[in-house]
Amino acid sequence: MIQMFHVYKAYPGDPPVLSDINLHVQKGEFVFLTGPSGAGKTTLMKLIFCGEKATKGQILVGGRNIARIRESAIPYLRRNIGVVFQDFKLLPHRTVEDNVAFALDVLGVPRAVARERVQRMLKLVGLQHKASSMPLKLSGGEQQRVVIARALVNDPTILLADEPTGNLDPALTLEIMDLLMDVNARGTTVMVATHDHSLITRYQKRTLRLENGFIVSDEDGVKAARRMAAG
Ligand SMILES: Nc1ncnc2c1ncn2[C@@H]1O[C@H](COP(=O)(O)OP(=O)(O)OP(=O)(O)O)[C@@H](O)[C@H]1O
Repeated sequence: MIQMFHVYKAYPGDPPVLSDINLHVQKGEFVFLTGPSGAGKTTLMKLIFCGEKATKGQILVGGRNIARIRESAIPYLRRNIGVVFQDFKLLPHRTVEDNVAFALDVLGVPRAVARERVQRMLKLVGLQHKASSMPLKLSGGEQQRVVIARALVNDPTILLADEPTGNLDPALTLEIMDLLMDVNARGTTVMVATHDHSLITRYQKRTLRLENGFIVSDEDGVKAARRMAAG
């Protein structure tokens, strides 16, 4: 589903923030991406949805080589990728329903079809009763569930989530993580960047660790959880 071959990324004028990244994520996998602040986690995920362009190397997403993708083809790639990033905030003056429907409006999906899909997504995240609410009237966990519903409304094959539980208390963190596990169980490939070692210990999923732009370990869930538990 996602393959990287000898990928490098340098922002203009700086040394590489990602170096010789080789990675293969299978369809339907759940992968944690961890590592210290500044290690390159966000950058790696941005490469997957063409939010940034690799400086060198090949990236295949769903079999398609995105290193050479035309600018005009990027929106088509993004239809298959749901994104939960801090940069993509909810629109504060639109209802929950409108926020989730926004991506479908942009694609010109007929209103009745869009309405049905939005309802299905809000039900999936347990917020159908909040459809008419304004985002700022919701709790942090509810807002994050709206963001996830919005990311999933196109039925993407891949979901990328950058610190999706970053600002949440422990109970809401588990609520959001359980939701992401559900999404993965329904067949979506999920990648989650996190600093939170307790999540890796608890959920026991494949874990990639980045340090200074290099993948320094790639472990299955059991091994990764043992390493984290050992500190
Ligand atoms: N748009 C940009 N222009 C220049 N440098 C950038 C840009 N975005 C990120 N960087 C730099 O790239 C490095 C990796 O950043 P990135 O955000 O990918 O790391 P991260 O592992 O996600 O960090 P955090 O856990 O703090 O979010 C950092 O040194 C950062 O300053």
